Amino acid sequence: MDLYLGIDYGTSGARGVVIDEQGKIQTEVRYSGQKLEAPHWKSTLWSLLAEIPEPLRREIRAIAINGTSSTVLLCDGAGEPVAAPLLYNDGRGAVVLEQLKKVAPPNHTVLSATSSLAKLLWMSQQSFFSEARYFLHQADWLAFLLHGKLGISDYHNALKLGYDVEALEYPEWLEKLEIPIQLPTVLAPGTPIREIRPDIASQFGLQKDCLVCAGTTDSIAAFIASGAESPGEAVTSLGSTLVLKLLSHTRIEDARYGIYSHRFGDLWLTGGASNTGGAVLREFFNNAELASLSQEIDPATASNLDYYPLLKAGDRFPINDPNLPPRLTPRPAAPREFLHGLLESMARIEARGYELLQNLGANQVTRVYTAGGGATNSTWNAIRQRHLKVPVVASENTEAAYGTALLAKAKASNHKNAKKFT
Ligand SMILES: Nc1ncnc2c1ncn2[C@@H]1O[C@H](COP(=O)(O)OP(=O)(O)O)[C@@H](O)[C@H]1O
Ligand SMILES: O=C(CO)[C@H](O)[C@H](O)COP(=O)(O)O
Repeated sequence: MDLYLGIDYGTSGARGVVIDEQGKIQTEVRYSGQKLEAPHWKSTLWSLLAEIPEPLRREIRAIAINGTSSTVLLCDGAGEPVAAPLLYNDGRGAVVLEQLKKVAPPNHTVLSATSSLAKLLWMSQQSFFSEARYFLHQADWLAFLLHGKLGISDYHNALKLGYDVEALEYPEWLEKLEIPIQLPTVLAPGTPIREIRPDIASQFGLQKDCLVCAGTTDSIAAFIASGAESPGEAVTSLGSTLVLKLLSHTRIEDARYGIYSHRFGDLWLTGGASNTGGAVLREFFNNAELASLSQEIDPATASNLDYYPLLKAGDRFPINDPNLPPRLTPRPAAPREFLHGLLESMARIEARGYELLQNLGANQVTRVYTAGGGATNSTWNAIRQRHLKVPVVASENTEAAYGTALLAKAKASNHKNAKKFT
């Protein structure tokens, strides 16, 4: 039996899903630590592999990994990080935005404090930069641990670095920054890179010719897992953050709102990612409270509380402002009312996001699939449907790791009906 492993590094955890040729899940494994901090990325990868039952491990034909988009790091010639990675929502790049504006085209995706290029430029001005040889995304580095070749990425992860996903090359304007670093060679997501390192294969009982494939981002993996496939279909990821993806014939880029488009087959995955979302809910409620209090809320009645729920100042989409202050007052005494206000406000932000995408020329939204930890919340889904005015449905599979396993299968399998996602 040929099996395919997808690994998802999200904001708060990591999961692995093994599927067969028919896309049927054979096993799921997860890292259930408190928080997935960078020093634990490597050990988490080994734990996930070790947790897959041995007989299944022997049948894995290809592996792909997705990471949080725009989580980046510098490493030396041996692949050792030279400094702590900068996470997707790290806004330190704000100080180099003026410099970037002088070289990047107006309204380009990189013109955001959290873009990968803003982070690279900021890093290039730090003392540790002299030790660095490669710039990689989280997913690139994790895949490197498996295949051993440095300097490889995919065009989903590389979008926010400024890679031209239409021409499939780095644009000339990027060279004007003169950053002395090896930028990754960019492949189509899912492309087999190399066979797994022999020592890793023997340590985990994997096949010697198990392929490690180019990865993708966590939200695109969630889109692939959802079952959405027609223009007008969208996927909202209700994870730690709130991420919108709308499949469209038209490409849309507008850094004013943090809107950008990923290449997706012959179509475009338009969208944006907000810092609001489950991480803010987690700040006030645990999962059990979220589930029980939500049941007490009447989703047909709108809450008048108008929040902009953020953990700290700064959002990326639909308002791209690194200084945007959180708005979490007035706070009612009843936790149920407070939660209602949070869910209602996030639904308003989501609806505003889709409205902007459509106003800027994306296909009209016909249906919204939902992925991520918040997808199980039927109250929230009903509130969202009231705002979105289109059917809000559960994704076929809500695990990003499942989408990444499909990606590995699509390119590595000889299966005649293998889908091409990218
Ligand atoms: N019943 C619920 N209602 C709303 N949100 C929930 C519920 N249960 C969990 N969550 C949220 O889901 C988030 C985790 O989702 P997950 O997809 O695992 O996130 P990540 O983006 O970190 O991978 C948490 O931040 C939590 O607030
Ligand atoms: O907020 C995030 C972290 O979980 C998302 O990964 C992200 O920013 C979405 O980016 P992309 O559209 O490139 O997948």
